[in-house]
Amino acid sequence: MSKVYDWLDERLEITPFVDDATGKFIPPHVNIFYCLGGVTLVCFLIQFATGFAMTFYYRPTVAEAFESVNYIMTQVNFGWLLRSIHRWSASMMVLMMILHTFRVYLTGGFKKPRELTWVTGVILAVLTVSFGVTGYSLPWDQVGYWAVKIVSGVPSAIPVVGDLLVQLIRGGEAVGQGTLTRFYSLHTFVLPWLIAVFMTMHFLMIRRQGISGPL
Ligand code: HEM
Ligand code: HEM
Repeated sequence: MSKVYDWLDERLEITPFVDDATGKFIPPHVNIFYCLGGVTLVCFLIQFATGFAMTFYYRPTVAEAFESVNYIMTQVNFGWLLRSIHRWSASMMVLMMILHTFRVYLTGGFKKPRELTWVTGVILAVLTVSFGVTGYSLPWDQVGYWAVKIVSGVPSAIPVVGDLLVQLIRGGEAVGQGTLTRFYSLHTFVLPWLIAVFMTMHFLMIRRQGISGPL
């Protein structure tokens, strides 16, 4: 092994971790469809990087949001590329996640003892869609504005607490600055933390149990 490796191993005993990471046996029934979960993760990482880059220029106010997105598209170096990748990869993440769910379902990957992996998966699906819904409204353009108006009104159909829920989501009676602030905070702070927690749980369980067997 290289000198750097030996140097680190003497001090931090990294060999057990390296063996665990590199010595995993991949059974023959694992085919390309078993990559779809990983591809979903890659899409998320792309979202994380491009989204973070855009936070430098995007302004979450009803007066400036649209203009700031316009600025990203026309003035910022490669801003058009960042935003376009963010949009494409958002759709890809949802698509890959759906295909991943099909793979898991069709190969019976959800059966005992993997029920909890499936449950964390369902939570990941809800979080991913929430990313999409909150992100869609951020440019505060016509489609974004009307989308948030419709989506945030849906819980009013719930008896008793419906109207309260709508107010909570909108940050007031009507859709306005309060709503945009909430959606921005959800999109760039709350949801990234939540998804990181549930992805970690998803991956730790998969690592512990190994991939499900052949059909
Ligand atoms: C952000 C979304 C998600 C990510 C990043 C993700 C990631 C992964 C990865 C990397 C694996 C390893 C095997 C593979 O790639 O096929 C996996 C397995 C698994 N996922 Fe997901 N997943 C996500 C969403 C979901 C959803 C929506 C479900 C189901 C509702 C789900 C249920 C499972 C189950 C049960 C396994 C274990 C399958 C087996 O051992 O065969 N995941 N996931
Ligand atoms: C995790 C870190 C993320 C950060 C920091 C972030 C940040 C941002 C920012 C600043 C915007 C406004 C700029 C714009 O409208 O183009 C935006 C828009 C958007 N985001 Fe994200 N984002 C993240 C993750 C995601 C994920 C995981 C998804 C989808 C699954 C997503 C979907 C969207 C969508 C659909 C838009 C609207 C794109 C548009 O039409 O302009 N984002 N995001």
